Amino acid sequence: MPTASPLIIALDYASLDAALCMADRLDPSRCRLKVGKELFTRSGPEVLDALHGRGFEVFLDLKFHDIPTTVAGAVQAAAEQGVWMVNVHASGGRRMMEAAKQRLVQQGLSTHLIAVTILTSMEAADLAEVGIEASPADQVERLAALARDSGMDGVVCSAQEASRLRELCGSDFLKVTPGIRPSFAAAGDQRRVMAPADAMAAGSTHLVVGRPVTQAEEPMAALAAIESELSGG
Ligand SMILES: O=C(O)c1cc(=O)[nH]c(=O)n1[C@@H]1O[C@H](COP(=O)(O)O)[C@@H](O)[C@H]1O
Repeated sequence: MPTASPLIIALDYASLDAALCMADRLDPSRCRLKVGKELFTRSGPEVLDALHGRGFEVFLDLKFHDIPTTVAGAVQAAAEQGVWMVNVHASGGRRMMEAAKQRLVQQGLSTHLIAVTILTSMEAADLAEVGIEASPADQVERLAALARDSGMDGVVCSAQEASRLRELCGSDFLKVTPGIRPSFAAAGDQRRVMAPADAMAAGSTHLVVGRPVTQAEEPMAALAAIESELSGG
């Protein structure tokens, strides 16, 4: 039975053992899990089987960004392994996103396909350095509209941009927001952050939370504290 929780816990670990150790302390009825570049590069698809076997739905966060055919193949490979969600970079452009979506449709695969807009670790000065003069908010809007028009099911964005994107793209368009910091956690390297309840009120559909849960002494207690913040407790 898939969870109704909006919480996606980021398993940012350097080994399969460490990741599974954390997964075994979490409950698949209360969160989904995200597997990112470091863990997947070390463990390969074995981690997906291990997490699926434990009853978790998995967001495979490899942020594909390449020529259209290559990305379409990578997205198909991810979806065939049964992941719940996979992502690409919206800055890869319309043809890349359309090719990825088309491949899933052709193959009858129902994995959610979303696009990263502007990373939550980036602010205006970082964009300027790579030649983008727009503000992060404007650039996120531009990329979200492009992602929607290219057939994406949603975007990864900061919760600070979620309400504007709800107006622009509607509430069914997924808004997966990292940079979530519950009242008990430090911002760390994140720049565009928001508290869980504020992020949901702003229009996030899913919240990606890493270190506030995975580095807590009691991860399930941290998750329960976030659930309580979400329910207004
Ligand atoms: O795609 C992502 O998940 C992502 C996009 C983004 O813009 N910012 C961002 O932090 N993330 C991921 O979200 C997670 C955030 O982890 P914490 O900062 O520890 O909560 C990490 O796994 C990041 O890779």
